[in-house]
Amino acid sequence: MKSLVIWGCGGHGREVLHLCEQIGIEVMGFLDERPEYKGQIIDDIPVLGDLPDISSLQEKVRIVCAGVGSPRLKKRLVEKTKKSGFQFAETLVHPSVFMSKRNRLGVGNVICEGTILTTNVVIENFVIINRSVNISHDDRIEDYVTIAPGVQIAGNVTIQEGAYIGIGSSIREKTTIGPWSVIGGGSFVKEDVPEQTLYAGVPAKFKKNLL
Ligand SMILES: CC(=O)SCCNC(=O)CCNC(=O)[C@H](O)C(C)(C)COP(=O)(O)OP(=O)(O)OC[C@H]1O[C@@H](n2cnc3c(N)ncnc32)[C@H](O)[C@@H]1OP(=O)(O)O
Repeated sequence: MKSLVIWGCGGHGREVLHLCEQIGIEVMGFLDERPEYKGQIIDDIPVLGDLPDISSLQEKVRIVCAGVGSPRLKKRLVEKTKKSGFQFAETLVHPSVFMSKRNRLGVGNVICEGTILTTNVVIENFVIINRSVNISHDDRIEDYVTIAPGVQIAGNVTIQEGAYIGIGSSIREKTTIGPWSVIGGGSFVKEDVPEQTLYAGVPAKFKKNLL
């Protein structure tokens, strides 16, 4: 596999670096749009700057866009990376992840330590599944979704594009979380969540529109 460059030198980007170290993939550096970070060494690797700063590396590296947790920022970075002609990294899976051969994974996902995906699960593209998440049979996780640590998802759940599932939440079977919605940490979702809304609490209730 080619060397990787990770978008974002914040906490999640550094956790993705740690994941790469554990699976033995070389990381050449971080990308970050904030100019004040360019040239810094963070967790032993350089912040290389923005995409134009690494144009000479286009044939040598692949880019990890799921180094930032925000689904909207992730989508913007994916579009920018695609436009620049760089190639995306394959999905990165920690060796401790338990997964059936009947699951389907797209490109550019990051799946962290201790996560379980049982059977007939579909993970589309540029999804982050953080540590110790349980994903059950027939779940579908669409593009750009971010799932925080410790989330429990029952069977036949669909999480639509760009949704963010907060830390330690649980999602009841046969429910759908609408596109670009947010579930507050520690919630129990027992009914469908419409698009671009914040639901939170036990049981999770409508809190506000995110339009
Ligand atoms: C390795 C890592 O660190 S990964 C990162 C893990 N972190 C997370 O998963 C973060 C989860 N974040 C949350 O739960 C946050 O509270 C958010 C994102 C939902 C807050 O979003 P905001 O837009 O700031 O919401 P805001 O604070 O305005 O709250 C709106 C309402 O929802 C309520 N609310 C917000 N979060 C929660 C929650 N988790 N549970 C219950 N109610 C909540 C607020 O009390 C408020 O209620 P009110 O209108 O009755 O007063």
